[in-house]
Amino acid sequence: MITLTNVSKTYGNSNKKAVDSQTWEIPDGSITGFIGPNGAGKSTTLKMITGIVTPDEGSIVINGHDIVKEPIAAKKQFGFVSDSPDKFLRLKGIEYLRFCADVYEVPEAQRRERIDMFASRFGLTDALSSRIMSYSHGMRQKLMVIGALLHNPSVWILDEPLTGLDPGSSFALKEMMREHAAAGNSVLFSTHILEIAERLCDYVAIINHGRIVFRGTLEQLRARYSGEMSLENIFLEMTSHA
Ligand SMILES: Nc1ncnc2c1ncn2[C@@H]1O[C@H](COP(=O)(O)OP(=O)(O)OP(=O)(O)O)[C@@H](O)[C@H]1O
Repeated sequence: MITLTNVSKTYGNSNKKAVDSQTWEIPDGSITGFIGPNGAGKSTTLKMITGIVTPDEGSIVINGHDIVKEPIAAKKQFGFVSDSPDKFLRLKGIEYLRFCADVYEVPEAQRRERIDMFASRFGLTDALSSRIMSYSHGMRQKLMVIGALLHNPSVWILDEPLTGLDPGSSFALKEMMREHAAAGNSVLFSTHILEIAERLCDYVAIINHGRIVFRGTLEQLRARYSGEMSLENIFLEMTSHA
């Protein structure tokens, strides 16, 4: 469970808040989709939740641990996949995964079992002995997902995780997200693809100009609008106003 209370962030000398007084939560046992226009503040919010960027105001608590006051305890709670998978390019895939397992102190037997399971589900087993620089974007993305989930964190935080994945891998990751939430854990992911949010999420949070303009179920969202409006039209309506 993640709880944000009155969280704000302004970058440098900007006179505009990138994130503005956000108070909302990501509950256990569910998938929350985070959607909003370009520059709305999604990545900044995710970077604050994961301790990469420090909020100017407010607090973020992950499974009872404040990310600013107890960063190590809070960081042990989650796995984070950033929107850029182009990292550690000189390492072989298996070396990167062993590095992640070492950082998170995953015991030898468990790391082997999890690497084998994830690599098999993503069709990445044969590529693990090659250098990451030889991987396609989608292969790098899948490797980053495996590295983030190796320590079996209860909270998954994924910044546009499905971008660049082929249909089989996209299906596998969505299935894993559903399984993880069904086991009582929380999954938060950002996406620009409304159909994915519509099919996959228990809750959606819509952000515009740094503020959460809606957070609830799709049924609650639709109930606000009359007729048979598509999620796309609702989204456009909600984010076309400042
Ligand atoms: N490092 C930074 N320095 C200064 N301004 C930044 C920085 N990162 C983001 N911003 C600004 O903060 C605002 C929110 O950006 P952010 O990247 O959080 O949006 P986003 O919703 O993730 O966008 P996108 O959908 O395009 O990825 C934008 O106005 C952006 O220009």
